[in-house]
Amino acid sequence: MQKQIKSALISVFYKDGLETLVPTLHKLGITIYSTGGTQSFIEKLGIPVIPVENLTSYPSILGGRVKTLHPVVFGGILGKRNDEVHVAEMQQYNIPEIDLVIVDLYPFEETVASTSEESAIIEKIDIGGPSMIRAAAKNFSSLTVVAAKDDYKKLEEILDAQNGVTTIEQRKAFATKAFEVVAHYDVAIAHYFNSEPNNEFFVAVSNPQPMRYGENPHQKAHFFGNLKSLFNQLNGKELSYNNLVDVDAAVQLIIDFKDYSEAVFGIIKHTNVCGVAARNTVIDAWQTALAGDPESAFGGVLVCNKTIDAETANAINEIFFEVLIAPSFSEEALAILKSKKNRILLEQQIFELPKKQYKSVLNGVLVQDTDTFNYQAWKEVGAKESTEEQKRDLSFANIISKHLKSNAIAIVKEYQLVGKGCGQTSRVDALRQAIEKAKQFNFDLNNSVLASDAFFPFNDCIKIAHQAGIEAFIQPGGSIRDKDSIEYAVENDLVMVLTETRHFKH
Ligand SMILES: NC(=O)c1ncn([C@@H]2O[C@H](COP(=O)(O)O)[C@@H](O)[C@H]2O)c1NC=O
Repeated sequence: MQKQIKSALISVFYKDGLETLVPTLHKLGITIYSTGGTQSFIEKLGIPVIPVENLTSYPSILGGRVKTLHPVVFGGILGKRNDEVHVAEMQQYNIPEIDLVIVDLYPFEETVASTSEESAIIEKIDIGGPSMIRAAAKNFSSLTVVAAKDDYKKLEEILDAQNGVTTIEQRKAFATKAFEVVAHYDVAIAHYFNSEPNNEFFVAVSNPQPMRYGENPHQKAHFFGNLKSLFNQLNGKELSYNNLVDVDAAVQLIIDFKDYSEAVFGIIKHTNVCGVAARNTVIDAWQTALAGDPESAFGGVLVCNKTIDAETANAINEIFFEVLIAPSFSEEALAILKSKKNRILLEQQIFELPKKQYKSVLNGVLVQDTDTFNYQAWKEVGAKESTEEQKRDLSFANIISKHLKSNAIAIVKEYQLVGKGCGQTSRVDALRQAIEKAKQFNFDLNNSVLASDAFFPFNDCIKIAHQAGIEAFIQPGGSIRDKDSIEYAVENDLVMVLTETRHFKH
C-alpha cells in the first residue's frame, strides 16, 4: 500500500541533518509541524512551519516535560485511515492526519556519560519522543516514522525517488528500526537505575531462569532461552549450566550428521567429542562410539540421530552418563533408561541450528554466523585420489574436527573416531595426543584417516602421522607452507584433501 506524505511532525533534539531533509519535504509540498526548538531551526532555514502548540492549544509546559503529549497529536499519529469510526472521530475533534514523524530523542546515554548529577540525567529521559515513535511505528500501515538521524538520508532518497510516496515495506522497515531505537533507549535507562554489571543484558532479554549455579558452585548463573521449544524432557533432574553447555555441543554435532542415513552416536565431554561412530544399527553405533574412548565417556552427554531401542537402552544403562539426547525413544527403552531418576533424557525437537551464535567477552558480546557447513571445496592434492572408503571417513573426520576445541586433530577408521587431540596450543601436540589415545585403546592406525581443523603450518604433522600409519589427510590448506605438506604426501603415496574451510573452535 502506497502513501503520499502530506504532513510531517518533526521534533528533534539535535537539529543537524534537518538543513537538507526539511527543504526536501518543503519542495514536496508537505505541511510541517514542529516543537519549539526545532521550529526555530526550521524557520531559520526560511521554510514555513506550524508550531505544534497550534494543534494542541497548549504551550510547552513544565519545562518541556509536556509539549506533544496531547490527544490531537497522538490522534493524528494513531488514527487508522481506513477505519470509519477513527476517521469520523478525527473529524469530530479536528485532528489532522500526520503522515510522517521524525524524532531525535534526548541524548540520555550521552548525558549519563558526561555527568553524575542525577537531576540532569533524569531530565534527559525523553517521554514525548519515544511515545511518538512507538505510536507512529504501531501505525506503520498509515504513516512513516524516522527515529534516528542516520535514517534521514534514506528517507530523503525514498521521497526524492518516489515523489513523496512511501510503500508499506519501506514504512515497516522504518517502524522496525523505530522499535529498536526505543528498546535500546529504555534498556539504557533501566541500566542506569540498576547499574549492576551486564544489567543491560538482563533487561534486554526476557525470561531469565535462575540456575542452581554456574560452571562451579560458587558462581551464580541464569539461562536466557526457551528449552521447551527445543527438547521434551522425559526424565531426570533440571539441566545444570555445564549440562546445557554440553547439550549445545552435542546438538551441534548431531545436526552436522543430518544427511547420514546410518545411525550416528556421539559422546561429548566438556564440549569435546570423545566418541563418535556411524553404523547400520543404533546398538552398533553406540558400542563403536563408546569403544573409541570408553574411559572418557564416563559422565558424558550422549546424542544419537535415531530412535533409541530397548537393546541399546540396556547397553547404555551399564554406564554412568548425564544426558541422553535422541529424536525419540521406544517405550521399552524409556522404561529401562528411567530406572535412574536423575538421568536426563531429552527428546530432540531442534534439527536446524540458530543462525547466530553469541559469546560474552570482557563487557560485551560477540555475535557470529553459525558454522553451518562442513567444507566448501574438495581438492585432491596428494599422490592419488582418495578411495570411496577414504572419502567417507575423511568427510566424517572433518565433521568431528569441527566439534573439537582448537587445535584439533581427529583420527578416524571405518566410520569410528579412534583418536582425538583437542584444546592444544600446538597442532603437533594435538596430533601426538590423538595418536596416544588411539594406542591407549589398541587401535591399528594403518588405513586410518586424519582431519585437522586448520592448516598444517609445517610438514611435521604429516610426517608424524604417516609414521603412525595414517594414509589420508583432510585439512583446509591456506598455509604459506602448504606445499611442504603436499610434497610430503605426493612423495609418500598419501592422500590429501584441501577443503578451504577452517573450523576453529575457541
Ligand atoms: N514532553 C514532550 O511532550 C516531548 N515531545 C517531544 N519531546 C522531545 O523534545 C525534543 C525536541 O524539542 P525541541 O523541538 O523543543 O528542541 C525531541 O528530542 C523530542 O523527543 C518531548 N520531550 C520530552 O519528553
